[in-house]
Amino acid sequence: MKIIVSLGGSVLAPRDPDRVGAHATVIEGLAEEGHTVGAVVGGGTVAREYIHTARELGANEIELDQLGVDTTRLNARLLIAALSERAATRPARDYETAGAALRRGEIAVMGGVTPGQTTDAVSAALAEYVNADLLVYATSVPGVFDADPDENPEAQRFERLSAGELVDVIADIEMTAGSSAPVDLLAAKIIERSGVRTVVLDGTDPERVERVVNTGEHHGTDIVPAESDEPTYWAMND
Ligand SMILES: Nc1ncnc2c1ncn2[C@@H]1O[C@H](COP(=O)(O)OP(=O)(O)OP(=O)(O)O)[C@@H](O)[C@H]1O
Ligand SMILES: O=c1ccn([C@@H]2O[C@H](COP(=O)(O)O)[C@@H](O)[C@H]2O)c(=O)[nH]1
Repeated sequence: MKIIVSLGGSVLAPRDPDRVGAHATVIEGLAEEGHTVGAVVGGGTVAREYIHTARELGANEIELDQLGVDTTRLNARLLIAALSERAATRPARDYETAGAALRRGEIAVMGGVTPGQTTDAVSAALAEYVNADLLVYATSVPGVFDADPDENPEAQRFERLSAGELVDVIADIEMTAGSSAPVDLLAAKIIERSGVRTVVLDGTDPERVERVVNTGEHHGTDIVPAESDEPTYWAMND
């Protein structure tokens, strides 16, 4: 199977070598089992700290996004440091380079690419570019909710959502540099057009990523193609 894993920066936890190592072990294990694996790493708290400071200093949103991109690439280098020689030696800066690495049987690693988006969109675009079978968003919350679960304890998780419905759920989330969303708007639109099978889950425990790849089981949110006749319904929090 061809898999793209989107690892949120807060999930990678760059200040915790054990956590970075655990994510690398899972990604490498999947590659050893014969899967083709690409990883896209987010900026997390470190990116937000830089963005916050630079905003105070008067930087504009594009400059802030560039800071974010640089931080995601630093985090991507951390993941590469924890991976074996099977991984490409540096974060790919474009989809062709990442795709070529995957064709050579390497684990491709990316961070951000360009201002105005997040690594969620990079992950969706890479998944579309390489015709991935599965796109996993390993994020800091257990899926997509009907409201921000960090703000609203009554928020309910969607067990299944069409890509179009996902666009509606996240449409009102601000898109300033460093903003938080389970999946960003551009990513949702790319998922909608590509129809790639997508799962959003709590990736703080890397074994959840392994489980969804190997068994299909997860407690997150399935993003299904718009034309699916699968029922879409609400699920209570586990
Ligand atoms: N409807 C929603 N459903 C789920 N999470 C939401 C929703 N709206 C806002 N959020 C916020 O999105 C956050 C998850 O995205 P966030 O970008 O912070 O983390 P990430 O995916 O781990 O990436 P990174 O840490 O690299 O930015 C949650 O902490 C939550 O507060
Ligand atoms: O392609 C990209 C990727 C990221 N950014 C900026 O970096 C931050 C942090 O990235 P996350 O994926 O949210 O962790 C993001 O908010 C953007 O400001 C970008 O501009 N382009």
